Amino acid sequence: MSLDAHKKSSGNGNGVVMSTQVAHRLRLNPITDHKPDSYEDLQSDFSPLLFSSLERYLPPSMLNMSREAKIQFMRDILVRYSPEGERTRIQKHREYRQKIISNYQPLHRELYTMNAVNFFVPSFLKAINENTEESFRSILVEPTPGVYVFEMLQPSFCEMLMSEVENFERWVHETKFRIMRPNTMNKYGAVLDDFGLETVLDKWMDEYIRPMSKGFHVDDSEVTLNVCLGKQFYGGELFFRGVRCDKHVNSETQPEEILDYVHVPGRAVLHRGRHRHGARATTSGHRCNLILWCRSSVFRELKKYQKDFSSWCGECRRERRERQRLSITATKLELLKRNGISAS
Ligand SMILES: O=C(O)CCC(=O)C(=O)O
Ligand SMILES: [Fe+2]
Repeated sequence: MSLDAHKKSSGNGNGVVMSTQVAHRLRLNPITDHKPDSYEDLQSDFSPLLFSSLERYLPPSMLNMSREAKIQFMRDILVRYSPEGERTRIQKHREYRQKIISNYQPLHRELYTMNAVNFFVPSFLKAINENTEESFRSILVEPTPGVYVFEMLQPSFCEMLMSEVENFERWVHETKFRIMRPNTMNKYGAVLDDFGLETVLDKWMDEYIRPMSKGFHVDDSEVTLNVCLGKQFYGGELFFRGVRCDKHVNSETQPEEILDYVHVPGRAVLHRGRHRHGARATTSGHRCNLILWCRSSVFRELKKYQKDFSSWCGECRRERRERQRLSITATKLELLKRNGISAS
């Protein structure tokens, strides 16, 4: 795909519209060894990272222009391609977070910066430091293909995080602040990123979850980490029913795809977003889980161009095997028939 940018001059006094089209085309492929300018200090409705990524696609004639000229050019493109509604939403969300962060007093400041030794259990840290598939295998179980369960959090960390969340909820209630819940089905969840934990949770993702996902080749999809924090409860099991692509999302479950997982505080479950799953009702007590969605925009983009999902969709794989079985049977029959004919 290529993006075009056109600059048009505005109409002149005679009512004649002069159109000077500067049709600079972006490159199809980025110049990977080009070192883009830093846009960190840029006050804009687009992320500075977006500018530095886009710079690699600029036409060669533009690369040596001033930073200001490049910003102007890239902003024109971004404005053209990102819908107004989306930009307003992003701006509103930024203001919402700012309002929380400048008014909410954290209870445990130590949660807001990474302190791996206090957060994670030693076995998990050891596996992360070794960073091999073997070291990850040694700390986890895979109760059904693609679902990984391992001990992750220190009990003291779980306690601290739960009391911080209770503190948010108290603040929300006292100040009558209207907060956004994680999704429309979730009345009791709090979005930790909105309360200032984004930086530390991004670290969790980059330094702890991604290496594991890579080890098990689930990094090309959307991965969920679900860790139970406590407290005491019955019910609330996490159930799994096989990985599916969009087309097969309602197809039958095979017996080996059924898993009902019972949460244990401190223990983590890592699974693909495409793994059909759900949570049963908590029948008594109080259950608190930390859920981290690691989304991959590359995976989402690639999915648009793929037709065959048999590398990960259980039903596509079953259909492919069935086709192979039928074709082998047909070939055998054909051979038998030929032999029969020549023998007669
Ligand atoms: O624990 C829950 O309530 C939701 C779990 C879930 O949807 C997940 O792990 O992806
Ligand atoms: Fe989920």
